[in-house]
Amino acid sequence: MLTSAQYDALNPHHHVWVHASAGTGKTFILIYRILRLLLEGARPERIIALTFTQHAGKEMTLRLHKLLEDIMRSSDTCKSVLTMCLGFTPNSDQIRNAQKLWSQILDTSLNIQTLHSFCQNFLQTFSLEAGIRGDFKILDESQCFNLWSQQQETVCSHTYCGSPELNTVLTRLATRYSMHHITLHLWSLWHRSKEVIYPTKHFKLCQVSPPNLFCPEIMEQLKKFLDSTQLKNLEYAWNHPKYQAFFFTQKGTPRKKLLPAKAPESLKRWIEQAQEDLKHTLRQQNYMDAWQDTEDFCYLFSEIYNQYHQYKVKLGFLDFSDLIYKTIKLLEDPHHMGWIYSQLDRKIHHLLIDEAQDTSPSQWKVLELLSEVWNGHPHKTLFVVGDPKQSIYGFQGADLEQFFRAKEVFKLSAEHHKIPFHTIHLTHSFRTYGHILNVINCIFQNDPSMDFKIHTPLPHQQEGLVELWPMLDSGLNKSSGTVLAELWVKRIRHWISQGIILQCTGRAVQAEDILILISKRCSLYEAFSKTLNLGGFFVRESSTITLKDTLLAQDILALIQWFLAPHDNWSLVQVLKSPFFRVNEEEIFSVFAYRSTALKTFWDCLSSLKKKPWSTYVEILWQWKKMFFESTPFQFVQWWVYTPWIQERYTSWPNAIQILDKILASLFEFCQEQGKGWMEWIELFSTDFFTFKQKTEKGIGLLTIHSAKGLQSPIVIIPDVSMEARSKDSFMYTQDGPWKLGVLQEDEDPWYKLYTEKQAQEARRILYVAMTRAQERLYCSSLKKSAPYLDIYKALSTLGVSVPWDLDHSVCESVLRYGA
Ligand SMILES: Nc1ncnc2c1ncn2[C@@H]1O[C@H](COP(=O)(O)OP(=O)(O)OP(=O)(O)O)[C@@H](O)[C@H]1O
Repeated sequence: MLTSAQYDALNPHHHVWVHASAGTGKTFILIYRILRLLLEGARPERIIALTFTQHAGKEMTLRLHKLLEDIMRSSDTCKSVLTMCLGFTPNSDQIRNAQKLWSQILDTSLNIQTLHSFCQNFLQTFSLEAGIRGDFKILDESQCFNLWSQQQETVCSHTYCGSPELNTVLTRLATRYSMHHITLHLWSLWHRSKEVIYPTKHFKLCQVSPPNLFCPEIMEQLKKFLDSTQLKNLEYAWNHPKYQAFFFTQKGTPRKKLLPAKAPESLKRWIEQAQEDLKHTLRQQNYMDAWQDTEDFCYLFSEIYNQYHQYKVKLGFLDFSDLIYKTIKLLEDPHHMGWIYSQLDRKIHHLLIDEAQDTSPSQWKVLELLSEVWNGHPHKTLFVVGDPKQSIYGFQGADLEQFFRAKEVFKLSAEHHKIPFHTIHLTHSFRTYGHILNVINCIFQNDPSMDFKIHTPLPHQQEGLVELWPMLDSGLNKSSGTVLAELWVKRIRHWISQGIILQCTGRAVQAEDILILISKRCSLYEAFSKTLNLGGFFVRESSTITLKDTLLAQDILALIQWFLAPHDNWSLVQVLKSPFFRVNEEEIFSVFAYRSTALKTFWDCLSSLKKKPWSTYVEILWQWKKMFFESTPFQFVQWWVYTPWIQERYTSWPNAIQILDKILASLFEFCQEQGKGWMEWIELFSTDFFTFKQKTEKGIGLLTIHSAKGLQSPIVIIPDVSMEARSKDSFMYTQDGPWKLGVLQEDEDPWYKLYTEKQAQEARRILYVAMTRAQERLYCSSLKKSAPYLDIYKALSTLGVSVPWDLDHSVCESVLRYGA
């Protein structure tokens, strides 16, 4: 059954903008909207659905295929699905037509994709108009980073012919930052290069007045007084760089009681005045530093960016932001607009946008330009679904203000063309049980930044449970993260051993029902990963692995290095010790024992052995070596992977299939390019260039909150509710351009205030996303008495009861529990 709001959202003749709270069926409704459009006669290839990630796109395609397949297979299912989304009982023709949809979408592919993939296809179609190579390749983020690092190294090297100003900038930055930090800050600018700053533009920040130096008379008085009182530990007071530490606390607040009570009143007043002056001076100084650092970073950034850009163009690469930026340029190009829009007009009839709250300003720009295709056309529709409360990708440029602004733009345009535009709020959660929703309502309903509507559970849904643990004793000698992880593992074991029944699944708790959510990869995350593993639990993690760090890849690299340099004894030893041959140290030494002056290398020694298994190993290695020199890199690895010797052995490696796939894919790409061989591949391979996502399906879920977006689980544990926004930014972005963070931290600065407020609001939304993943049971604890902890505490003190902590009798405090 659909709720009435869900039903309205399916109307295929209206533009619809859906604000959907978590678990209210965003994805569900998007799939049914596509079905409704297809039932209405829309051609599948003219429906474009844009998802936030490729994974979400694949998931949605699978779900839609499944729905259409179910409809095709059973007339009863078809009838009930159609009755639900049409709002009336379908006739036999309608049922027959609906059952044909399955074969129709098999013939013509559906366009469910990310905005980046859409732009990629668009630029490939109009490559001539865009002035780019039609066979351009895409650089993913890790590839961009590697390319960027190479160019940074070039620009910062002595041999680079830069301007004298570049040398001054580099010297200045090098005295203030380590190379590692310079890289991080430049990389942070790179992320925003197309959103906020345009690399060739050099920002001028407002001029600040030079700092007032500290009043010398006061220092003289102070020195005299300190001499007379012999307070030697305060001697550094007149040492200029220590002003700050002497007069201010680490947090920057003026220190109280700087002088003993017996100090003369006049000196006390001087001190107060000095603090006041110094505060002002430091503020000015901070502005100057921030200004200088920002200028320097922007200067260096543009220099590296130019190199990076030229390299990309030369090799025919585009990065993700190029896809967006070039699409905008082309859609705005007056020479080609007419032709391009006439083509798009035929191709796009219905546009659906998922997770719209995480769209960045430049992505909105693409969508707004595309919406020209609809203007004034009564049969074309726009469907946007998003939840402002779940906007947690600020670090990728997502901007919530743009979500509301874009809505107004689309609405005005629809009204102008007299096309109905409906805003729909979905608040009925199909996922989360009532008690959890009550706590969520309590915590967020009065937050003006949340655009919050009260969440309601399904009418006959169970109540569920929310539990908040007491704060841990801070005097523990183990790390508090480890202690917390051990307590949670104990608790999980208790649930599983007691066979606690879950209402939403109707069976006893299993490891797969549990999801542990941590705000970012930090020591707490590692503590949970380790403790769960030690406790014998499989852990479902989503982690990115760098290829060169895996043992299998290292062993393959050793093999290739030995082929290329047969005198390299150590590579051969590594190959023999690897799971390809499993030779142990003693056996290796026994081979070396055969060494004579005639046998120079380890390979010579090995080849001289006539006994098994050595003779077999030599034969195999000969065969591999022969093939290595007779084929291209890709052909060799493809052949080698399927040799029976390797097939029998590699399955025992963790992630073997993904690693070999990745190596093959990279070699395939490599072999496409003229003049590239093993040496170039090894060079690239030795960097962090190749990464892959580890996939595991069994066990307890341990995820960062960002990677759990869109997921749900019967039991959710949030071990540390004190959230932080996941900011990669080293700069805050103002109307005038970027400002270096870290130097400028004045609460009075309006931009800084705005920045910190935005960070705090995003942290609230991250908490919301985490809490709304739970279906039936939500468990929270915290490592510090943060504002979110107090919010949950307050909500549960009102709604729940305090019960003794049954887990560890050494802890006297009690647990707050709401629900049975
Ligand atoms: N009308 C409905 N009838 C039955 N089940 C529904 C209905 N609408 C949604 N659901 C179910 O509710 C659950 C949550 O739906 P969905 O994942 O689409 O929510 P969502 O709004 O996308 O969540 P999130 O905001 O967390 O991404 C799913 O199991 C979905 O199948």
